[in-house]
Order: sequence, then structure tokens, then C-alpha cells
Amino acid sequence: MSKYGVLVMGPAGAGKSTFCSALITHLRNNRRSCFYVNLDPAAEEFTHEPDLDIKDLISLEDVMEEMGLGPNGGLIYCFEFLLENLDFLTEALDPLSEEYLIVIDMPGQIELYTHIPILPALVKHLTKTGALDINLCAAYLLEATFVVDKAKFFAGTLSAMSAMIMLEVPHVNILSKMDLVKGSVGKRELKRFLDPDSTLLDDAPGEEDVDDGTQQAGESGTMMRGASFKRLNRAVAGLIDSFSMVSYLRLEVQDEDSVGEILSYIDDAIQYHEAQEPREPNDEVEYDETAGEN
Ligand SMILES: Nc1nc2c(ncn2[C@@H]2O[C@H](COP(=O)(O)OP(=O)(O)OP(=O)(O)O)[C@@H](O)[C@H]2O)c(=O)[nH]1
Ligand SMILES: [Mg+2]
Repeated sequence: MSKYGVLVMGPAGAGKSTFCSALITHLRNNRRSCFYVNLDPAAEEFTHEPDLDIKDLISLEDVMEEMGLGPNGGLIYCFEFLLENLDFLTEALDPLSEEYLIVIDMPGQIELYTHIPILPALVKHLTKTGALDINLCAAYLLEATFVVDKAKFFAGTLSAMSAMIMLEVPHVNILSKMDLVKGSVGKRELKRFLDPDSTLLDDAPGEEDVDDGTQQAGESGTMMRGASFKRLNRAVAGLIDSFSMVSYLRLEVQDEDSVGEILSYIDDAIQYHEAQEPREPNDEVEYDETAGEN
């Protein structure tokens, strides 16, 4: 039996847990079954209680205390431990039917998404045919405020691309916290970031051709300075451009339509609807009535 799931990833504080919570609310409002998995061993508070929590297997606090590790090393240890105890996931996820959307909330340590092969091993286990067989979509969140600093935006886009290449599962990239840039970044300007290419750098303010060796962070809204830094940025942007792989969906997490729109991209990516039994027309009527009461 196939299963369906979304792995919510992205740098620290990108809004992953908030998105998971909004997604679960939306799924419930639409009478869809979901199963919430928290894989952040440091997460304490949840809007929706997780159905499966890595902390029941191992907690970051214990690891740091007992192994004398810091938060990042501790997190890697937790994931290595999880990989040695994959039954923890298998036993909980195996009984789920194809109706469920499994929502997996990941921690924000960037190491996980870049150079440590833990995530590919985890994803292989989740998606392996004959085992859990989850049709999995990766959702990579990047904060919309990154568009204010183009160097930061391209660095974030590069990490999204790195996750895409590493995981080899369908992927949606999401610009989260759109409310924070409304008003400060024009609509047309913002559109250019949804399908980023190297022309975004053509009119970057604060760029200078002289290599003055300063290369420190400029004020917010400007590129870091220095000709060699500019060349590096161009090379990174050119790389992203030549792959033509990264584009973003906008997320306004408070707006249910926006959450619904992202969900429809995820559903398409994993072909969720193709596997579902058709619903009785009466189901819809019932849903509409309850929706009206809220
Ligand atoms: N303004 C605004 N704030 C948001 C939004 N989404 C999340 N936040 C805030 O951003 C902070 C981080 O959000 P989380 O959802 O915990 O982010 P996360 O990616 O799960 O963070 P880690 O798990 O620590 O990596 C919290 O203070 C949220 O309230 C949003 O759409 N708009
Ligand atoms: Mg979180």
C-alpha cells in the first residue's frame, strides 16, 4: 500500500513548524487524515501534538548532557541514533493507509541539508519500495526577508538546490513569512525572486567594482562589497540559473487559501489524489455545513 508524505525542511527559524501546524489545521478543516511526525529532538511546544515524536526515542537535552556535545553535534548524534533505530519510524508509519498525509517536521540545522549524508539515508528508508513506500515530497522553506539581501537569498537558494540534488524526491521551494516583506518589497520585484536568475544581480544596490578588500557585510539591503565577492555571487547565481531548477511558491501562513495552494502543489508532486477512493457527494455537503459554522 502506498503512503503519502511531506518532509518540511529549511534553515533555522524559517517557519517550518508554523507551516506544519497550518497545514495540519487545513487538512483537518478539509476532513483529510494526517499524521504529524516531529523529528526535531529540541522542539518543546506544539500547536498540534505530534502523533510521533523523536523525543520519545531520544532527546537532544539528554544527548548533550550525557555525551558532552553541543546542540549541533548533539542533533547529528540524535539522527545517527534514529538511523540505527529505524523501526521507531517503521512501526508507527507502516499501518497508515493511503488516505493519510504524513507531515514530517525537521530541525533547522543547516548541516543536515548540506554535507552530512544522514538525510538521504532517512529519505531512502521512507521511500523504499517494498518497505515504507512513502511517496514523499520535500518542502524547503526559505524566509522571504532573505530577498532584501540578494547575497543571502542566493546562498539560501543554493542550500535549497543542494537539498534537492541530495534527496532525489519531488521538491517544492517555499518563500515563507511573506507578511514580513509586504509593503517593503514591490510586487514586481518580488516576482523576480520566485524564479530567480542571475539578472537579479544586475541592479543590486551598493555593488562596487573596486576590490577594496572590505568584503564585510553591507547595510541591510545592500550586497556585501568587493569585486571578488561580486564575482562569487555572480558565479553562484549563474549556477542556479543554469540548473533552472529552483523556483518558489509564496506562503502566507495565516491565509488558509495560501496554505491550500501549497498543499495542492504537494498533492500534485506526490500524486496523492490519484490513489484516493472517490468520495460520496454527501460528504462534501456535510463538510460545507460544518465549515459554515466556524
Ligand atoms: N511574521 C511571521 N512570523 C512567522 C511566520 N512563520 C513563523 N513565524 C515566526 O518565526 C519564528 C520561527 O518559526 P518556527 O515555525 O518555529 O520556525 P522553524 O523553522 O520551525 O524553526 P526551527 O525548528 O527552530 O528551525 C516563530 O517566532 C514564528 O512565530 C510567518 O509567516 N510570519
Ligand atoms: Mg521547528
